[in-house]
Amino acid sequence: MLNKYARAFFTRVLTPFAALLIRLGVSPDAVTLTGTAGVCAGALVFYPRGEFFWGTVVITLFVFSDLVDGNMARQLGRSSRWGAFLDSTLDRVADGAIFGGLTLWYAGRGDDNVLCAVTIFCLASGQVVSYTKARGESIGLPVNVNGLVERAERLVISLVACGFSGLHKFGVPHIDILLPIALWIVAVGSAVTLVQRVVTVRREAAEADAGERTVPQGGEAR
Ligand SMILES: CCCCCCCC/C=C\CCCCCCCC(=O)OC[C@H](COP(=O)(O)O[C@@H]1[C@H](O)[C@H](OP(=O)(O)O)[C@@H](O)[C@H](O)[C@H]1O)OC(=O)CCCCCCC/C=C\CCCCCCCC
Ligand SMILES: Nc1ccn([C@@H]2O[C@H](COP(=O)(O)O)[C@@H](O)[C@H]2O)c(=O)n1
Ligand SMILES: [Mg+2]
Ligand SMILES: [Mg+2]
Repeated sequence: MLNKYARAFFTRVLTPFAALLIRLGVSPDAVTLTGTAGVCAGALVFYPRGEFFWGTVVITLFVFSDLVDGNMARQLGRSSRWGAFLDSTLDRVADGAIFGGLTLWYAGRGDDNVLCAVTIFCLASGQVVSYTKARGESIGLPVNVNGLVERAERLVISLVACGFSGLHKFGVPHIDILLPIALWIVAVGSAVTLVQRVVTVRREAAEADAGERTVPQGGEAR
C-alpha cells in the first residue's frame, strides 16, 4: 500500500537530493552500501542496549537511502540488474539488523522470552515474504500480489513504534507499550502476507503448468 501511494510523494521530495549526490559524483551503489551500513550500525549499536529513540533516529536518517539509490539510477538512466540485485540483497541485511537488534534486547536486558520469539518471527517471516516473490519471479511467474504488509509497512510500523517507545527513557509514561504492539502487528501481518503470496504463487504455477500441458511447445492443443 505504501509502496503504491507514498512512493510518488517521496520520489518528488527526494529527487533534488538525489540530483545533488549525482552532481557530487556519488554512485547509486555507494548510496546503497552506505545506507545499509548506517541502518545496521544504528540497529546493532543502539537497539540491544534499549536505546530505541536514538537507534531509530540513526536508522531513519539512513533508511531513505533505499529510495534515493533507485532514484539516482533512474535519473542517470543507469538502472541495472546488478543494482536491483544489490538493492534487494542489502534490504535483507538491513532488515536482519533491525529485527536482530531488537531480538538481542529482548534476549538480554529486555528479558522477555515471548517478545524475543515474536521478534525472531518478524525477522524470519519478513525474509520469507520477500523470498516468495523473488523465487516466484525467478521461475517465470508474475507473482501478482503484494499482500497486506510489504517491506515499507514492516519498516514504518516497527520504526515509528520503536522511536516513540524510546521516549520512555525521557520520562514519557507507558509509551513503551507501543513496541510490543507493533511487533505483534508486524508478526501477524507478515504471516497473512506470506499466506497471500503462497496462495497466489500456487495458483499462478498451476495455471502456467496447465497451459504448458495443453499447448506443448511447437505443437497444437490436445
Ligand atoms: C518523537 C518520536 C520519535 C520518532 C522517531 C522517528 C520515527 C521514524 C519514523 C519513520 C521511519 C520510517 C521510515 C521507513 C522508510 C521506508 C523506506 C523504504 O525503505 O522503503 C523501501 C520500499 C521498497 O523499496 P524497494 O523496491 O527497494 O524494495 C523491494 C521491496 O521492499 C520488496 O519487499 P517485500 O517483498 O519484502 O514486501 C522486496 O521483495 C524487494 O527485494 C525490495 O527490493 O519503498 C517503498 O515502499 C516506497 C514507499 C516508502 C514509504 C515511506 C513512508 C514513510 C512514511 C511515514 C513516516 C512516518 C513518520 C512518522 C514520524 C512520526 C515522528 C514524530
Ligand atoms: N544501486 C542501485 C540501486 C537501485 N537500482 C535500481 O533501482 C531499482 C530500485 O529502486 P528503488 O527506488 O526501490 O530504490 C532497482 O530495481 C534497480 O533497477 C540501481 O540500478 N542501482
Ligand atoms: Mg533502493
Ligand atoms: Mg530496496
